[in-house]
Amino acid sequence: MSKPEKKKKRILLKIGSNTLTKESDQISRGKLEDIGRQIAALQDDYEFVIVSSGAKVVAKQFVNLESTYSEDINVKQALTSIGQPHLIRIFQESFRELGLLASQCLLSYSDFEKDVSKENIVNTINILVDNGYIPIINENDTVATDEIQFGDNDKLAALTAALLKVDLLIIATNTNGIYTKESFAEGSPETIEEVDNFSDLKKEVMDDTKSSHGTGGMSSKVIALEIANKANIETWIVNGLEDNFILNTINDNTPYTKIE
Ligand SMILES: Nc1ncnc2c1ncn2[C@@H]1O[C@H](COP(=O)(O)OP(=O)(O)O)[C@@H](O)[C@H]1O
Ligand SMILES: N[C@@H](CCC(=O)OP(=O)(O)O)C(=O)O
Repeated sequence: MSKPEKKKKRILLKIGSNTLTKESDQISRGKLEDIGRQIAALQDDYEFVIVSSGAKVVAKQFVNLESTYSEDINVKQALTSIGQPHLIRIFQESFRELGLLASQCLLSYSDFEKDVSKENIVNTINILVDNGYIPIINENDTVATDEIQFGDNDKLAALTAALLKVDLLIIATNTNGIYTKESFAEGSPETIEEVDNFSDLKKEVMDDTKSSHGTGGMSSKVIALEIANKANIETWIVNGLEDNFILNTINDNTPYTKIE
């Protein structure tokens, strides 16, 4: 009799533009390879769904639409339309080298309010994952402006994690998780490793501080944490700039913020 197949743990990994570019103006193929290598190394025990930003940053490698109207939301939408196919192409090229398959899913917040859409999202993603594809999700910026206007893909990642009932949500950013406000301000950041009270956590976030490509800052991550926590999903905020950040976090070799 053949052994029953072990059920894999499902991880939703959110990658922001800063992680993807390693804080430069160009998408980093090295970072995509780093992520792909880790997914390949973990694939016997874990399956992955990715929420990736970066469409706007990638577009800027190819065009300069925004010179006159850089703050215009419609220009940002046009840029993401130009960049998104390049983003997915670069994912597919980098992952293919490692024997991984990637597909694209574009979602918007309103999709999470309709039962039929929710069911379709879950069914499509399950079929993709069951057939060895890694769905790469981004916001459908042509129809929705929430993300590019107000924050980053953190909330989209949390809503998707809750809908898919994933085992773990990993938000990759450019810090070792959330730091205490005082230590961050003093330039000797100390990570808050375990969180049990969201009101206390909000007090640690510096609203006016964000990274070069970042839009939502740490506040949008705290909102995402709350959404995931209500859905009983464990969430980690980790430093995606580090090589091997997923493996290092799983093996507890690096500081990060964990909310169980
Ligand atoms: N308490 C805090 N701990 C860590 N980072 C913080 C904190 N408060 C504000 N930040 C800022 O939040 C940034 C991360 O958010 P963001 O720039 O939107 O990144 P991403 O593109 O990864 O979503 C950090 O680089 C930092 O400047
Ligand atoms: N969806 C858009 C914008 C999302 C965004 O700014 O997110 P992030 O890079 O996580 O701060 C994009 O892919 O460029």
